[in-house]
Order: sequence, then C-alpha cells, then structure tokens
Amino acid sequence: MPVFHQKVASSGGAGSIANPNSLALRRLPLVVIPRKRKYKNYVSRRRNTQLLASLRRCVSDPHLYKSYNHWKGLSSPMTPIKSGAPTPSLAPTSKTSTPLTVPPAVPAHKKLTPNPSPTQNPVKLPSPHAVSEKPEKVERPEKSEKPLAEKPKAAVAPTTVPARAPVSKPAAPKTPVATVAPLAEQEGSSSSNQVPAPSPISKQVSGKLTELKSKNGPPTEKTVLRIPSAASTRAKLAAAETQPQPAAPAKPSPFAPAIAPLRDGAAAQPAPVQNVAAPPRPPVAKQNSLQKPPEPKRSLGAPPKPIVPNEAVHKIDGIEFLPKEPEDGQLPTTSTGGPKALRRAYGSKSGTTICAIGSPNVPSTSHAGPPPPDDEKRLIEKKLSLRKKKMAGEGVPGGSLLTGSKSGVEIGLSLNNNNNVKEQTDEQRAKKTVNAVSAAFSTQGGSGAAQGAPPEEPTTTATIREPPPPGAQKPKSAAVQNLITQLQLPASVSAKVDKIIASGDKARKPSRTGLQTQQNRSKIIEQNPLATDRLRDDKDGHLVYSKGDFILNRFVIHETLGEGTFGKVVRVIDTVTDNFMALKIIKNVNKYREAARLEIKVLQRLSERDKDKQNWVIHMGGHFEYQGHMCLMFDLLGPSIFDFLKNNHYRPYPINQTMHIAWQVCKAVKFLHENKLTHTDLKPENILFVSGDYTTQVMDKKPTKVLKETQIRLIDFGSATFDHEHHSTIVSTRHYRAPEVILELGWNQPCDVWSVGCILYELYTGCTLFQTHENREHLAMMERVLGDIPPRMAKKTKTKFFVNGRLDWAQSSPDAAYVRDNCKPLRRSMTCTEPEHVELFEIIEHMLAYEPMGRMKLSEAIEHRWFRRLPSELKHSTVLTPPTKANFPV
Ligand SMILES: Nc1ncnc2c1ncn2[C@@H]1O[C@H](COP(=O)(O)OP(=O)(O)OP(=O)(O)O)[C@@H](O)[C@H]1O
Repeated sequence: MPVFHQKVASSGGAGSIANPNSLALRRLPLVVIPRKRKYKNYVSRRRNTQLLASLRRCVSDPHLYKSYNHWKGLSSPMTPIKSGAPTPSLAPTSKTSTPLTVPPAVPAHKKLTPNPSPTQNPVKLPSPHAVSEKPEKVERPEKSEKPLAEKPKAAVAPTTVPARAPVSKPAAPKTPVATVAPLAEQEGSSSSNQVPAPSPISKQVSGKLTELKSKNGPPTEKTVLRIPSAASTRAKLAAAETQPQPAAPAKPSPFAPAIAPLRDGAAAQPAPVQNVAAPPRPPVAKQNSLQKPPEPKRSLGAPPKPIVPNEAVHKIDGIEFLPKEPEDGQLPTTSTGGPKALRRAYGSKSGTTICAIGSPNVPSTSHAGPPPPDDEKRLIEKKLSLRKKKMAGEGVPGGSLLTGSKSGVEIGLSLNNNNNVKEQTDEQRAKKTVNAVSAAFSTQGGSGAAQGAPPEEPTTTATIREPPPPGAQKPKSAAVQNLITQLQLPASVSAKVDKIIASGDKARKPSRTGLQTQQNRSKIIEQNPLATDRLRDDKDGHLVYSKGDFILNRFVIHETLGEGTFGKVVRVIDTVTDNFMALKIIKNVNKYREAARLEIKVLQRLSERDKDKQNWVIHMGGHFEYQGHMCLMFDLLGPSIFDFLKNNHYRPYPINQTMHIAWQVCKAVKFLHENKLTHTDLKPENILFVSGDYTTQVMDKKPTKVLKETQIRLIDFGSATFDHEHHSTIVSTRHYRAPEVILELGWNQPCDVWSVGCILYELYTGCTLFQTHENREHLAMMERVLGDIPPRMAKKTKTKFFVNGRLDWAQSSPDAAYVRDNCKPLRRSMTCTEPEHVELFEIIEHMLAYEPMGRMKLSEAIEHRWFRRLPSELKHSTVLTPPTKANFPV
C-alpha cells in the first residue's frame, strides 16, 4: 500500500527545486505498508500505526483520494505554485522542511512535473507518540493491493547497502501531513500528471469500489480499503502510457530515501518519561482477524468429536497427532545436515538475504514468475537436488515430522472414515461440545458460535478454493520481485523476512501435492456431508477462521493473539483438557511449513534439554498438521514485554522488574548458547510475560501500570540457528542487530548478547536504543552512543561504510544532526547514579562491546554483582499452570 506525503522543500535544501524563492509542494512516495510483520520491520514496526492512520486520513479526504488516482503526478514535484492558486499552509522557509497541512484541493489545471530527485525528499510522519496515545484501528491492505511498478533494470540498486541521497532533515513535525500519491511513477505518463478537478468523495469512493469489485470480486472488508489493487493501478497507468512520455531516468528506488526519513516523526517525539536517546516506536497493530464481521459459525474440517485422551496425544515432547509416515519427501528431524540442506535449498537461512540484497531481481522458481537467468536457474536446480538427496539419504530418526500435503490429506481421510461411520452421533456431539465451550465465550459476545449457538447444518456444497491456473501467480511474482528491488531489504528486515521475500511466491504455486490436497478435500466432502470443508485460506495462506471454529475436532478457536511472519497465533480451548492453549497456525505455504519444521526441531531439542523447565524458554506442547497448516501448541502466555510497554505509554519498567526480566532473559539465552544455538531474533516482542496482571500506581503524577509478577518465557525459535548450520549473512531485527552482522563479518552467539544489551536498555528507558532503518546511520548511532568502531572491524569489513578506517559519515549532514539529537553517549541515559543503575549500565556497556570476542558472555553477565541484588526466589522459574475455562478471565 503506498502512502505519499507532502512536504515543502525549502530553497537551498537538499530537496529544493529550481525556483529558489518559491516554496514548492513536493509529493513523494513514502512507503509501502503491507500488513505483514516482515514489512513492518522494514518501515518501522512501531510506526505503522501512524502510517496507517495517515493513510486513512488520506483516503477519506476528497482531494487526496482523487489524487490517489494519479500516481505519477503525485510522486513528482509540483511546479512552483502560481499566485492565485490554492496555497497550502506553508511553514516558514528554513533550511529544514516542514510538513504541510493537507491542501484543500488542487485545481485541475495544475500540472505536476516529474520530480527530478524524489530521493532527496524527506518524508514526514506524525509523531509516534501522538498516535500511540490515540491509536487508530486501520485494516492493513493485502499485499497484492500494492501498486508496484515494474522497475527497469537500470533502476535496480543491487548494492548491499544502498547509498542514500542526501536528505534534507526537517524539523520534527508536530502535525502529520499525509496525502496519497502514486508508487508507480515508473509507469506513469506525463498525462497522468494532470490532477483532475475535485469531485465529491462519495463519487470517487464509489467509483473506486466499483473498480475494485470488478477486479477483485465481491468486496471484503479488506478490498473496501479504498486502495486500488495493483492490477487496477497498473491498468490505469498502462492506459496513461499511451501518451508521449519522457524517458524515465535510471535512479535508485524511491523507497530507500523515502523510508529513511521516517525517523523524522520519531525525532519530534519527546521521550515519554526520561530524556532518553530515542523515542519509542509506535505501537505495532497486531492483526486480529476476529475483528472482521462475524462469519456464520462453522466447523473446520469435520464436526467436533470428543477426542479420547491418549498418551501419545498428551506427550509433552512432540505430540504426534498423526502416525509416522515415511516417504520420499520426508524431512529429517535430528540429522544435522537436513536443516542445512533445507535452508540451502529454500534459502531460509542461507544466502537469500544476499540475493535480496545484491540481486533485486532474485530468481523466483515460481512457475509463473519471469524466467531466472541461466546461472541462477542452475543454482536453484542444484540446491533443490541437493535438498532431495539429503532428505532421501538421511532418513528420519524419530519420524516425528510429516510432510506437508500428504499428512494433511491423511488427516482429512482419517476424519472422513470416522465420520462416515458415526455421522449422526458426531453431529450431536458437535452440538454438545459447542454448547459446552460457548460458556467460555459468552461474556465476550460475538458470533453465533460465541453465543453457544449450535453449529450450522453442514452443507454438501462447501466451497473449495480452486487451485490457481498456471500463470495465475505471475503478477504477484512480478510484484514480489519488484518489492525486492524497491525495498532494498537488508537495511531493515530480519533474515527470516529476507528469506521469505527473496523466495517470492514460488511456494504458492499449485504444486502437485497441493492439487492432491485440494482434490482430496473435494473427495472428502463428496463422501461425507458432515466433513464440510469450509476451511478457506486467504491469499497469503493464512487459515480463515472464526471464533468458535474447531480444529481437528478438538481445539476451539477463541481469539487471535498475534500474527507473525509465519502465521497466526490463536487462543484455543482444548476440549479434552479444558485448558486454554496458544496455537500457532502456520500459513499453508510450503516454505513456511518447512520453516515451521525447523522451529519444531529446535523446540524439541530445547524440551529434551530442559525437562525441569528452569530455563525460561517456551515449551511446545505438541504439533500437528491441519489441512496444510502446521500447528504448534504452546502454553498460553501473557503480553510481550513490548506490548506491555506500549500499553503503558512506554513508561519504563521499574529497576527491580528490569533486573528480574534481565536475569531470566540472560539465563534463557545462555541456555540456548549452551546448546549450540543462537536465537538471532531477540527482541522485546519475543519475550512474553507469563501473566499480564498488573496494578495501577501513580508514578510521576501519572497512572502507571505495574506488573504483579514478571516471569517471562522466550519464544519464537523460527530463526534459531545451530552452530553447525549455515549462518546467513543478515540476521536479527534491525534495532537489535549487532555491528558484526551489519558489517557482514560473520556472527555467532555474541550477536544475541548484543540484542540482549539493546533490550535491557529498552526496559530501563522505555525507548529503543537504535531507532533507525539504515545501516550507515545505524553505525553512526553506535559511534555516538558507544564510541568509535574499532579499526580492526572497519578494516575487515567488505562493506563500503568506511573510508580510511573511519565511518564515512558527514558530520555536517542533516542525518548527522538527527543522530546527534536523538542519540547520546550510553551512560547519559542513566536516570540516577544509584549503584543499582550504574551496575546495570556496566552490564549493558559490556554487552554492547563492538568486538564479538570481547563482548560479555551471558555466563559472565549472570555473575555480575547487579544480579546479587535479585532475591533468590526470583532466580528460579515457576512451572506454568495452564489456564482453564474455569479460571481464565474471558
Ligand atoms: N504462547 C503464546 N501465548 C500468547 N501469545 C503468543 C504466544 N506465542 C506467540 N504469541 C503471540 O503471537 C505473536 C507471534 O508469535 P511468534 O513470534 O511465535 O510468530 P512469528 O511468526 O515467528 O513472529 P515474528 O514474525 O515476529 O518472528 C507474538 O508476538 C505474541 O504476541
């Protein structure tokens, strides 16, 4: 979804235009905000809310909405505003740019001329704080709705770290300014620069909706998002291209420069409590699919059937819901080479990041995508054959894992057989079970299911999603490629994201097994009217579900808890035990399934080694596959330390709670390291409190939430890497990424320690230490906070960030001013000089040592005198009692 902002570029600034005496209106592509977390990381996880809020304002404004139909024009600079023309309220001319308030309307005669240097325009964002105080709920657009333009190869910026054009650093904006403008400037024509006469918004919206309807079928809540699909935009632009058009100069992606200045919004943000280095990130809006209009109640897969408690099912270590099923494609579970082969083959932990970095036109093996170059094709074939060989050769010790589609089919068939025999009985049981669990939902209201309504009568006319015809994925594949080209990923996203994006949509193709699954689903429905397959996957592969739906006849879906890269996490009631659980439902996409298997393998290893559960890592209660979705069961936990911080207006945790959390995190990560694992994605979002219960106290004259207890669990082992496995070049989410990763010097366990250091700082201050989205700036921030990067590292890196052993960073640039204003030497962030505080900063300082070898080890950290202050009873983990229907507050 493109969002474009306006700004006024002052004369003489980096973004100035020809007429030095006139302020000119600039419109720039700001950023793509798909709804996925992976992209959120790119933009700024904590700023998405603002962006979406801005977008919402944009599309509800007649002028802006109308402008949205003219992508190209809006990404181009306007000619100086003629006298008499409607003039937006301009901020005083200065060296820095100031955001505009949204102009009332642009007359039809106003032409927008192409922007000679859109990359120079900083983009304004609303204050993160303001939005975090007043979060707006905005649905995120679907990925395919991004009108991504095909970019000529010349425009591709294949360098690892794209150089950013000088940015005119504006003063921190107080008022967010947002307008909608095109992304597809490459496709636009001069004729599209013409801004049409204003018309009533209702007319425009209804026109747009009609267009969307005709292109995308019946409007869902998402399609009504006022954002045209990529297809519709392309069609418009293609039509416009028939007009004569000046050749588009080769230029770097507008995204990198446009996104980098996002921090400007943060710059305006006063620190919530203390004078700390960086403002808090705006809240990450977790998608909750249950916010959608309630769907009729249905049963997923088959009608609910009480599951007889079974030892195998309740086994803690790797519950098996399906029998072992050796077959060709079966994946190794404990073999050391398997994951490596998989990761090589699928790029999950391998060089896909580099692909994404260096080769924006990364080859997609999708049948529908553009054919990859020969070398790359050969490479892919080689990787795939290597993977097959490995999987065939290494066997499956333990046999705990199943291949995706086959097992999915078998679940269905097995249900089918049972149901054929006991059709009527099962229907009755279904109704009974639904009524039983509905009590738990009744306090929240909601759909019919929640009200205890019996399940709908199954029909035999369930809709089965047809497999896409060959070639149907083509536009998406192109979009993915273009996304890679334009987003220039490595500056912003974790390896997990890189690998998924770099692989494009190849996993979405209707593979043979996928087709088999579909066919078998149809067969099941034909044979058994009760096994109505009303399951749908959305186009991203997420399971579409509603409150009260059943999974595997056993788990009743209650609520969405969170959404991650790989799928959604839902709160379910286990009808066998009556316990609430967290079920991570992985997308029905091969790539994610395989990644989930790797996560399962790590979780199994950890469970084996942590039998007494004293290491604060989450334990998997079991896993199974459901209609192509890998499902991982976990104990139900509370909010993440980030979520709680956000809901507490970024007020930092008290020092004693910081100490307890720090202890547990150090112990948990130390446990991983002792087991030859590196987590690689440590961040506040991946540390969950066992309970979110809190009291409210007045602190500094403000009501502040204080947790009653601070037991945590470390989650998300989807990126965890064993020592012997391939280490991809880029890991970690940007803000927590260690310098050796940025400098591509190789990484190991110490990169986790760096992340822990950043997290401790965030707990103490409530703010992100390195609030940036760009490598060079990130390094500059590090130098500001921690001193110069050691010459050895500067010399050794193959990146281009250093000249003569010093960071290539113009101290007089606006970027440098931003860094100076928002970062300060580490110890200056201390709020007092009490020994407790000083000792914490000693630890943080040692954790943020540049040299990985010189960095504090976690075994050393827990021996630090600071932790001697922690009461000994808090040094042990408590075993969780899963919440039940009886005691869980719903
Ligand atoms: N056991 C749990 N109890 C409660 N909520 C959970 C649990 N596990 C995960 N969540 C919620 O779901 C979110 C996503 O989970 P998780 O990080 O495992 O998914 P992911 O796809 O790997 O995410 P990411 O893209 O951040 O790596 C978490 O941030 C958290 O809010």
